[in-house]
Amino acid sequence: MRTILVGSRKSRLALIQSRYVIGALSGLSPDFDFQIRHIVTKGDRILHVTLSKVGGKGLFVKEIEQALLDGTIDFAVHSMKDMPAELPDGLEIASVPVREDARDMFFSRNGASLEELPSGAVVGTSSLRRAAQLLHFRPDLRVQSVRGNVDTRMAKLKNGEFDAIVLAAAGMKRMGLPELKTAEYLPFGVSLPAVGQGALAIECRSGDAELKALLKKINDEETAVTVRAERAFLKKLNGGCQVPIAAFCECKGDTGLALTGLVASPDGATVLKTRLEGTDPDVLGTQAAGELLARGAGKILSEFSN
Ligand SMILES: NCc1[nH]cc(CCC(=O)O)c1CC(=O)O
Repeated sequence: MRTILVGSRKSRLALIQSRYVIGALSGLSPDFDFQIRHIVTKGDRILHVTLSKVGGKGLFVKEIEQALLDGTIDFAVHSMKDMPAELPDGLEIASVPVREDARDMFFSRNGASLEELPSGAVVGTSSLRRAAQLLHFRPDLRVQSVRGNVDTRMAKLKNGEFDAIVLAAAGMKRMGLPELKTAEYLPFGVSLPAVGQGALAIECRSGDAELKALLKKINDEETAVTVRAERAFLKKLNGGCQVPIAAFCECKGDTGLALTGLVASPDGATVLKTRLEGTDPDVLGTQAAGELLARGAGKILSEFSN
C-alpha cells in the first residue's frame, strides 16, 4: 500500500477539486490511499491587490510545484487556467479529467441580463479578459476589479458593491451554488473563456511512473487534446492567466479540431479574433496565435509582459 500525498490550496473550490479527483481514483486500485496536504500560495496570500498587478505567472501554483519537486507531496490538482504555459523541469501534467462547463456566467443583483443592465452599471471582475470583452459588448458599463473567493464576491454583489459580477460556470457548478439557477450563461461570442477554463490539470513528478499510470486512468483524451491546442495558443503569445487572452477549442468529427482565439485591449476597443481548424493541437494553437500576432496582438500584449 502506498500513501499518496495530494497538495491542495485551502480554498473551498480547490478542496472540492482535489477531493473529486481522489474520489475518482479511489475505486481504481486497492494499492493506494490518499491524504491531502494544505499549501498556501502567493495568490492566496495577497488578496487585496488586483491579480494583474501582482505580476508573475503561476501565482497559484509555484509553492505547490516546489512541494512536488521537494517530494513533500506527490500530485496536485490545479484549475487548468491557473497553469502557466510552461512547467518546471521534472514536472508534468500527467492527466486531464473530463472538462466541466467552460463558459463564463453573469450574475446581476436584480436579475437583469447583460443586455438589460442599465448604462453606467458597475460590473465586478478582476480578469482583464472578461473586462475587455464586457466593454467591447457594452462600452457604456463600468468595470471594477474584485478579489476574493467566490463566496466573498457573491457577498459583494448582494451588499450592493457591484450591480453584477462574472464568474466561471465551472467553479459555480463544482461548488453547487444556488445562484446558478438565476444566472446567465454568456455565449462564447460574448465572453470567450480563458485558456483551459473548466478543465483540471493533475500535476506530478515526471519520474513517478507508478503514480502516472494511475492518474492516466482518469485522463479524458478529448479534453486533453483541446486544452493542449489552447495552451499552445497561450504559449506562442507568451501569456499567463492574467492577460486579455481567450481561447476555446472543440473537437470536430473524429480527428478534427476547431480553435477560436482572441486577444483584446483591456478597454475592449480592440478585439482580435480568429477561428482555425486543424488536426494537430500544437500546430493549430501556434498557427492561430501566429495569425493574431501578424495582426498586431504583440503590441497589445507587450503592455502585460511580466
Ligand atoms: N482565476 C481564478 C479561478 N481559477 C479557476 C476558476 C474557476 C474554475 C475553472 O475555470 O476551472 C477561477 C474562478 C473564476 O474565474 O471564476
